[in-house]
Amino acid sequence: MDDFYYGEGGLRCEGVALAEISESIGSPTYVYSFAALERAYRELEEAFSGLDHLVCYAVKANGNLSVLRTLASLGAGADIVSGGELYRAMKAGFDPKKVVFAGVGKTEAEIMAALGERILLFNVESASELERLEEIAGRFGKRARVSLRVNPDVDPGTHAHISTGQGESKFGIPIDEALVLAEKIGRYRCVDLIGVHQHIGSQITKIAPHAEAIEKSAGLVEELKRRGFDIRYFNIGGGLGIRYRDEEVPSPKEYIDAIRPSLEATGAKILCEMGRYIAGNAGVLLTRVVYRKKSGAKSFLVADAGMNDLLRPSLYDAHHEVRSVKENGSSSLKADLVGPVCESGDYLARDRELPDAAEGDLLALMGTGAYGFSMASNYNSRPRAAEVMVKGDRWAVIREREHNADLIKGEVVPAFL
Ligand SMILES: Cc1ncc(COP(=O)(O)O)c(C=O)c1O
Ligand SMILES: N[C@@H](CCCC[NH3+])C(=O)O
Repeated sequence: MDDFYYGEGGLRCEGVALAEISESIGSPTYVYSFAALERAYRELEEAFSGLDHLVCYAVKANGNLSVLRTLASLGAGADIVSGGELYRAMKAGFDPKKVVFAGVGKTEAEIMAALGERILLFNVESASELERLEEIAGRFGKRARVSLRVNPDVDPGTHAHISTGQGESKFGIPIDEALVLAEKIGRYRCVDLIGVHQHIGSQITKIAPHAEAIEKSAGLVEELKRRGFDIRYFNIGGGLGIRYRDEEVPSPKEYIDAIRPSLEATGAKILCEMGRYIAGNAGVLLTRVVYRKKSGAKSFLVADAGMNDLLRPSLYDAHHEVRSVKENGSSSLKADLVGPVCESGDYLARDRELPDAAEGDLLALMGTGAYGFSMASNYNSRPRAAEVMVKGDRWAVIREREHNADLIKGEVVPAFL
């Protein structure tokens, strides 16, 4: 995380001391680095050089409008999974011709909105969805461009909750069934089959599962072409892992070089939809220690951020490095960093050597730019954190901290109560 480093005033993001941000707007606060977003995107772009390609950004990783605007301005496409993400992507200025829409449960309203924007591709996940698409497109006099999302049945070697390409997964269509479905599409009037899509999971730290899946799916592209389908796009999904702790992760170049022959053999334009790789190490969560607590032999640092702000540790037992904002290499304390939420699973770091922070000290949870704020909730009626973007020595609030009034927005107490 080159854009977060110790210098004047403690831990900094680019040209700004994180303490300055927190002193001004409080905590918990997510802080994102423009330079880190740009660097990760450009690394992906360069890895694909020589191939006809489009790097799409998976909006689900971090959908803040300013993050999206940054990527849209760099030329990225967008991978969306809901009408809400389509709305965000359009507001942020993505070119609809660079938008791909995945997800097993697209509703009629979502399909209509995406057809209305003339997005590039629907990544279709079932025979029923295809039928629905044909019917809706027909009703509104539109044509739908379609990729079949296949399930290559490969173990990605990642956490079970974020594996999507194995035999029993709800995602995608088995490759043999995709061939049968393709023949059926040939008879549809409003649907054009022009792509194959796959995505086998997230935080994948080895090349081998990607390579195995891509070889299988590329085989389908070639078979469909042999059968006369005009397959112009091969979407290899996202999933490239990042270093949270000490994982050895392939660089985008190593990854693409390893699969380049399979990609080239398809003759198709290559799409990818990376979320974590682009946003993960571009963000930190600032949180203040509210209390120190000892319970028997165990020590706790109680923070003002909890599982509602950052769910990954509770949900996946995910590891995020905890740094003192004040100083590098301060003395350490074996403790749990926990939040104020009334759940015993509410922790940000468990049984770890943590900075020996005093009450009032600021900590940074590293690598929280992806699936951090985007998975936050109001559980325990906790207003969601503020978000900040840093660019050079400038910074701005890109999402205001929620207030108590936001918690009850839209709630109505009917007259009969
Ligand atoms: C269909 C699809 N595409 C892209 C992504 C982005 O994945 P990642 O953030 O691991 O790159 C996901 C999430 O796993 C996904 O479900
Ligand atoms: N939310 C997950 C990633 C899921 C990706 C969505 N398909 C995480 O935080 O790691």
